Amino acid sequence: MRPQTKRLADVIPAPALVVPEPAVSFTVAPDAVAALAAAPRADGPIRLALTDADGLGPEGYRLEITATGVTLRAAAPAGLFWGVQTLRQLAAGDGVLPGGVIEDRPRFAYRGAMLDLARHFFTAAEIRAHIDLLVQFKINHLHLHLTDDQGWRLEIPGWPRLTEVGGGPGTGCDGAGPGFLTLADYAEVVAYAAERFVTVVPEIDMPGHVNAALVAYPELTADGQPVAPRTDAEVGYSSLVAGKEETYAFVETVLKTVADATPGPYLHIGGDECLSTTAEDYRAFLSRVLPLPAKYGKRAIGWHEIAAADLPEGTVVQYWRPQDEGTNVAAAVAAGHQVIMAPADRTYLDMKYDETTPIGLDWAGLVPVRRAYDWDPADRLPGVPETALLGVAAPLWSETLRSVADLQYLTFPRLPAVAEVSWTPQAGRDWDSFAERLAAFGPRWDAAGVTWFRAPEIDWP
Ligand SMILES: CC1=[NH+][C@H]2[C@@H](O1)O[C@H](CO)[C@@H](O)[C@@H]2O
Repeated sequence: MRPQTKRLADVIPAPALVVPEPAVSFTVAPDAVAALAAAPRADGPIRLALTDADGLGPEGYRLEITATGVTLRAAAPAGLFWGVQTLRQLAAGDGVLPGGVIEDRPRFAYRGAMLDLARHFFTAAEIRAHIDLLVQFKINHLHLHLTDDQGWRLEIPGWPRLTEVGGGPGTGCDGAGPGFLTLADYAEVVAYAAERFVTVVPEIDMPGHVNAALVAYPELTADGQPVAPRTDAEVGYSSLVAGKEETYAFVETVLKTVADATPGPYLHIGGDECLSTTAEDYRAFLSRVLPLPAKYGKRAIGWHEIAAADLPEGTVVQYWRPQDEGTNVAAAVAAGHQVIMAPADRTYLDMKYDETTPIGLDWAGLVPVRRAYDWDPADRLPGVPETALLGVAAPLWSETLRSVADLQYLTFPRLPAVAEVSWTPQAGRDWDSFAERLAAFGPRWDAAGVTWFRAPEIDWP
């Protein structure tokens, strides 16, 4: 049964503390809240103010709505921005803001969405539009999977043939444009994200998932012979050569280029599914490469297989594969490393919703909205408690995507579920409440022209 009147608690992700005022509300002009994002004000009916942190932390905020106006306070601009996202949701439709106080702050610092640009390329404009949708749910990291077997999607000066690979009828890019991000495009995306308090996390996947680089530069292969381009969805057949010095000259140039173009603190070096790399070569490669992000001022992130190697201080391990109980991950935690939780059977947005989903994969099982919601990241892996978690991420791999509509269809309404897992304290989470609040977003996505899946477990208007 959907609520008949708008409630202060009708927000996703659910705020940490909500104190409603009975029968008090304040109505704003339809565009008043959206205008705030462009021009925060310290006066007028909706007042934004930076104040000394009173326990809200770097992203928290205090929102007070009375019959005469709105006051939004935060210790930092990011908190004001997240508070404005809450206001936007509360004002949706009729502009009526239910009276009361919200005090809110995130459970985890890293609330991520990943977009695979390698299997299907999305342009800078399409990425920017996606960021606009992600921030409404307080997602603050966008992980861009820039390279893989099928294509290399970021310009690297001095290595021009990298971005000539990919495309074709399979899982390559089939859109207009060059099919990769120039460094100018990348800078534009990074700047747009930063203005919205989103940190871009670039990934150069190595030593596996590198067929596109080997096609472009045969000198990187073991025998120096060319390899054939691949646009199928197989994994695990390619590898950089740990014993060749050309490998490390290439890798360092790439990582320096990406680090210099990235204001955020992270550089993701992949490390997943290196089925064609011996365990010895894998560790030897990582021992040379994992220190490079720090050399260029960044923290390394890698998929959780990297925990088999010696990890430099500050390296973050991203857990993804449900079949691995993550033994090495617990050891990495014991050695002081942090973890990003992205278990495919909960957070992979490329998993089908159900048997009828026309796109997506199902190797980690079907992931309906409730399965993306009903889990606790701190209770997923033995030896990986809350204190070890940097946060949560929702990867979207694009083997089966052909358009922005496909991207949005798999993202909404599951991303809001992962966003609430990332933001809201476990004690404040409840499926029935989430399902009821989520229903209000169907008409909003329709009005915004967003393609979304009408998940049957939600009582949509
Ligand atoms: C970290 C990781 N590596 C694999 C795995 O996730 O599954 C994805 C599809 O779900 C696939 O695209 C990716 O290459």
